[in-house]
Formats: sequence, structure tokens, C-alpha cells
Amino acid sequence: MASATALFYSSLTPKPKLVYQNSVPKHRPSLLIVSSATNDSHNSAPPTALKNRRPAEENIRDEARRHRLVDGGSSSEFSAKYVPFNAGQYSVESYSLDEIVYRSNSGGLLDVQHDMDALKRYDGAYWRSLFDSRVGKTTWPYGSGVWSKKEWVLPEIDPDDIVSAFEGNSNLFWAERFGKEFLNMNDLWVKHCGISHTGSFKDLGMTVLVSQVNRLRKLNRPVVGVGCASTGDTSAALSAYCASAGIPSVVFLPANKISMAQLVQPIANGAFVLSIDTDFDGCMKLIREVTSELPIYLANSLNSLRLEGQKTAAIEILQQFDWEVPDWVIVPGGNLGNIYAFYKGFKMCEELGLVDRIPRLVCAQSANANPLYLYYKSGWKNFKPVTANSTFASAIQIGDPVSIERAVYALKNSDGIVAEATEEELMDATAQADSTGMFICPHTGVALAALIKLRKSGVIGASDRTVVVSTAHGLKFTQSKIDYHSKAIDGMQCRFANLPVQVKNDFGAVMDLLQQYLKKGPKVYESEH
Ligand SMILES: Cc1ncc(COP(=O)(O)O)c(C=O)c1O
Ligand SMILES: N[C@@H](CCOP(=O)(O)O)C(=O)O
Repeated sequence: MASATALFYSSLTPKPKLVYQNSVPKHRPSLLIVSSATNDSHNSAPPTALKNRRPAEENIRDEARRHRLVDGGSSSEFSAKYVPFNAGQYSVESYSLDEIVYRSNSGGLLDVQHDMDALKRYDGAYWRSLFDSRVGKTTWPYGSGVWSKKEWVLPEIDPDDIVSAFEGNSNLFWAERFGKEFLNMNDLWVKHCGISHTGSFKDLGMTVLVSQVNRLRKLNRPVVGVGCASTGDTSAALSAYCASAGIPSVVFLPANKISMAQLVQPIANGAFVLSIDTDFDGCMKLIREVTSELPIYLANSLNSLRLEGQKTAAIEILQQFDWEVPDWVIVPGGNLGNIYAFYKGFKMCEELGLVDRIPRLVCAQSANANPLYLYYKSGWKNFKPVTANSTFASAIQIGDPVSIERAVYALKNSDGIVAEATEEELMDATAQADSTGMFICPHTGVALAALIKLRKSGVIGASDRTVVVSTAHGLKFTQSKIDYHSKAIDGMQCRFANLPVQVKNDFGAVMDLLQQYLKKGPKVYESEH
């Protein structure tokens, strides 16, 4: 006799439930019908078959390979190639991703163009289900937030060539107290891209670039090592991913302009580290010259491969809101690849029917390194690189951003805005965020300071759903926090400083202090110190 549960399920209109399995049936990427429950999670039946644990002698890469072999190989029905950035429909220039090319014939930027017609053979609901089905698994390579979107990233790479730390899937933090206390907002979110393998969003792009390098080396292309110029985070990601794949890495750092934590990352990961007596823009110029002479592959975001990984953070945000589109996304900008990556991720989701619009983008710059802001203020009339001044947001101390055209394109096509923040504004915003339980980097402080201004001017409304992209981990920037909280910054009030109180090793003295603190109330006590 049928059980009560079976009768209950049989009374529901059966709709195929799509569940991811790591085998990839040809012409139907990575989806398998395993039960006939409805898609409504309240009504869904438990899966009918339990998966067997893989044999002890097999690792997750082997397991994925075995499944591909059973399913008849891993040939992809999707593809991508390099084209000149924003070339227009009549351009025929294109390059295979297996070529080593960073610039178009005319010297312009490149973009990775996907075969959208092939992707459009599946509807938005299909892609949403596919991506959702891969979250939270350890299946190679889909346990990564980047590679869980493989068909939209590098569709043709063999999973065996992928170098991944299961990056991505970062926390989308509801900034409840910060929103309520400082901005009268209740739908404010911080996408913590810096809570990641090497502590910044660069991991998202670097897994893609280093995986492609791994493939190029297996194809015997002339790539002896990989190199970048860096303000600290790109070099950390590059050296870690290269070390994990056994590929040599070379990093050019502006001497004395990056944090100690960032400097030690490539050193520890065994990179060849050159500390050069110039700024980031000087290092960038040098690495471009060097990589055009030597078989060292360029890993900066001038290389459009990086942006394919970085764009998955945008897809993830939509996914985390159950495919509802936020009103605003605020991104700190330096070399300006990331703002375009976000635009591209959102735009692909719109074009492929996962969502019906894209959010408005805000790019936030430090006032000490603000070439995009100045360009925006000129009505996009007059772009001039600047010499970037020193800023606590040291990773965006960039005066001649390589992706300027990409950023302008992203902002114009998303009804976007550019904002800037002074040193005091960005450090205050950082301290305010930290006082509500975050521990953010100064670049995220730039983005929050921009948000504070846009809220005050009424551009962003109290109930607008807003996402601030946090780009690095605060632990990389502890010196700036120490300077702020010890009020050791010339000309800065440090209004939100929380000074430690020195007290002798004496019970009475400690009790006196605590009683004062409790009597006055923590808030009053803090503002007096
Ligand atoms: C922590 C951090 N935030 C923001 C940025 C800016 O990103 P992009 O250069 O893509 O504009 C960078 C690097 O430039 C960074 O390292
Ligand atoms: N902040 C970056 C600067 C270089 O940016 P990239 O995205 O072009 O590599 C860094 O951390 O080096």
C-alpha cells in the first residue's frame, strides 16, 4: 500500500525538479532530473537516490573526470573569444582565448565575447536553477562561486586545467545596524568579496587567468611565468594561485606604498618580488613593457580574462537575493576593471533572462586618486590621467587607470554615478562600519562614504535596496586603523576613535574605571575619550 508521504506527493502536479549532478550530459549542461517533486521547496520530495561516496583512492578532480568519461567527454556547446572592446557589430577582429594577446589591432582594450546565441538556447529559469543547484557543494570545479558559472566564464576549459581555491560564494552581509543608525536605511547590504582565499576580490579573476595559463602551458605555448604590477591585492592573488599550480610568478610593487600584510603575501607564496621606486602607474607601465618582451603572461585586469571571473560576484548578488535586482551597487574604483566586471555580470543576467533589469552602479574613488571622478564631473568631456596622491585606500592609489573606457561604458549604460571621498570621510566611514561589527578595508570605507553622501543628498532613498561591494579584508589594513584609533593622523579629527585606556595592574583602579564607564553609559564615555 502506498505510504501517506507518497500519496501526498502524488497529489501534487509533478514538475521536474532540476538537481545538479557532476556528470555533464551532452547538450544539457549539468542538470539531471532526479525526482518529480515540484520546484516549491515546501512541497519537494526528498531525492529518490542517495549518491555513493567516491572511492577512497579517488580525489574530487578524478571523480569529476570519471563522470565526464562516463558521459562521453567534456566538449562544450558554448564558446568564447576575444574581440576588441565595444567594437560595434561590423568588426570581424577576434582571437582565440588560446592566443596570447592583450590589445586589439588598433591598440585598444579587448573583451571576452561569449556565444550568446548558444547560451540563449536555454531560458533564464534554466540558468537560475543550474547556478542555484551548484551552491554549497564540493563538486569539482563547481564548488567555486566562479566555476559554478563555468558556461559563462571559460566554457571550453577542461576542468582538469582549472586552478581553484573554491573562491567566491562570499557572504552578503545585511548591514542592519550601520544602515539603521547612520543612514536610516533598512535594506543595506555589504558584499564581502574580501572574505576570500587571499583576502580580496582579485581571487575571482585570478582563478580564471591562472587556469587559462595552466592550459596554455599544457598546450606548449611560450609562457614561462605570470607577472603583474600591483598595489597589493593582485600580487597576493597571483602569487597564491601560481604557487598552488607550480607556475612561477613575478610581481612589481611600488616601494613603500602597500601595506605590510599585502607585501608579505607574495613573499610567502614564493613570487619573485620587485619593489620599485615608483608608484603603481609606473609599475604598470614597466610590466606592460616587460611582458611584451619576455614570455611572461600579463595578469593585470588589462587582460580581459580576469574580468570574466570578477563578473561572477554580480551574478552571485542576484542569486543571493533570489534573483531580485537591487536598486544600487557601489564599487570602489582604481584601475577600473571591477566596475565593468560588475556591469558585465548584471548585463548577461538581463540578456539571458535571469532578471529583467540591472541595478544603477556607483563607482567610488578616493579624492586623492580621482581621475574617473574628474572625468565624470567634466560631463565625460575631458579625461586626464592624474598623479595619484597618497591615500589610506592605498590599493586604489592609481592615477592612470587601464580600464577607463570600460568604466565609462559601464556607468553610461547603467545610469551610473561617480562619487569621491576625502581621507577623513573614508576613515570615518570605515570606523563607523567597524563600530557596528564589520572590519572593513579603507576602500570599502570609500564606498560607504560615497553612500553616506548620496543618502544625504537624497539620490539614494531610505528604502532603496543598496549593495556596497567590500573589496578586501580589513585585516590587511590594520596600520591605518591603529593610526585612526590612536588619533595619530595629522589634520584628522578621528571622530569615531576608540582609544584604549591605560590602567595600572590594580583591582581598585580597574573597578573605578569600569564604574565610570557604566555610570556614564558606553556612548558618552566613548565620545569623551
Ligand atoms: C581592495 C581594492 N579595492 C578596490 C580596487 C579597485 O578595483 P579596480 O582596480 O578593478 O577598479 C582594488 C584594486 O585596484 C583593490 O585592491
Ligand atoms: N588594486 C590592484 C591594482 C591593479 O589592479 P588590476 O585589477 O588591474 O590588477 C592591486 O591590488 O594590485
